[in-house]
Amino acid sequence: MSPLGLPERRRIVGTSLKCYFSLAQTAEYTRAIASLSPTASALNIDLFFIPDFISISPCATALAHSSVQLGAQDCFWEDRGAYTGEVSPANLAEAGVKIVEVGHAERRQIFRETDKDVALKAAAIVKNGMVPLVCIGEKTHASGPVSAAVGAAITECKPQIKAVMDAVPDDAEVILAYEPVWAIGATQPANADHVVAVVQGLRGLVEGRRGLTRILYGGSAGPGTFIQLKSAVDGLFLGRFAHDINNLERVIQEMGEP
Ligand SMILES: O=C(CO)COP(=O)(O)O
Repeated sequence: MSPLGLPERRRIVGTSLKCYFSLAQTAEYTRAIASLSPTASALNIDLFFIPDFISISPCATALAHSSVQLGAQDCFWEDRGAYTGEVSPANLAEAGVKIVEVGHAERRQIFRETDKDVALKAAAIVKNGMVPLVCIGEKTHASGPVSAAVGAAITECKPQIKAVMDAVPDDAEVILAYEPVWAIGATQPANADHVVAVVQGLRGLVEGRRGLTRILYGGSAGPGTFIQLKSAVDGLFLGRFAHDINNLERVIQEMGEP
């Protein structure tokens, strides 16, 4: 808790492997990420790791003696029932998952997930004692003056955030990952001025919540990104550029700097 009685916002960094790695590659990567956990802990940084569903149980075992928080890339909103092919949030919690990602741009785009779906999932995640990592972001980068693009991005993110915040208790911990859709899978992250201004605007939307609300940036992030964004964001959500574990180590070191 901060001196004002608000939950402390520790910096946080993590990566999702999406669907990129084989099981064997994931197992090797898990060992590497576990070896970074003492550094992250010493620097007071939360480190999370989100493998594919099939790897969750072996990863839970491999990470049991580390401080790495295990994540899942999605889940269903019901715990039990006739929902063929879905993944129960209760089972994720039972497997040792602490953070569940919802609403990633790829799920919204390819699998047609709506804000309502994302909100139902976030509520189920909280109910099962885990933290929702909610991905939000605008689809296109509006042309014209910087302030217009910032305003358009905040306007597009607002209902994405509201749907979730209306569905979870006010004191629930939530992580928001601001990931402009146009910056995912790109060669470089979104322009720092844009991200800083948007995240400042998003913070205004969650001001006054009792639950810890951290905001990360994601979208082609890597070494050098946090330094440019640190006045606004609580950390980074990495994709491809964390596949080289040395990059993740560099990011952790950069985040440990004051
Ligand atoms: O979508 C992302 C993280 O969720 C970011 O992926 P990339 O860093 O590969 O663009």
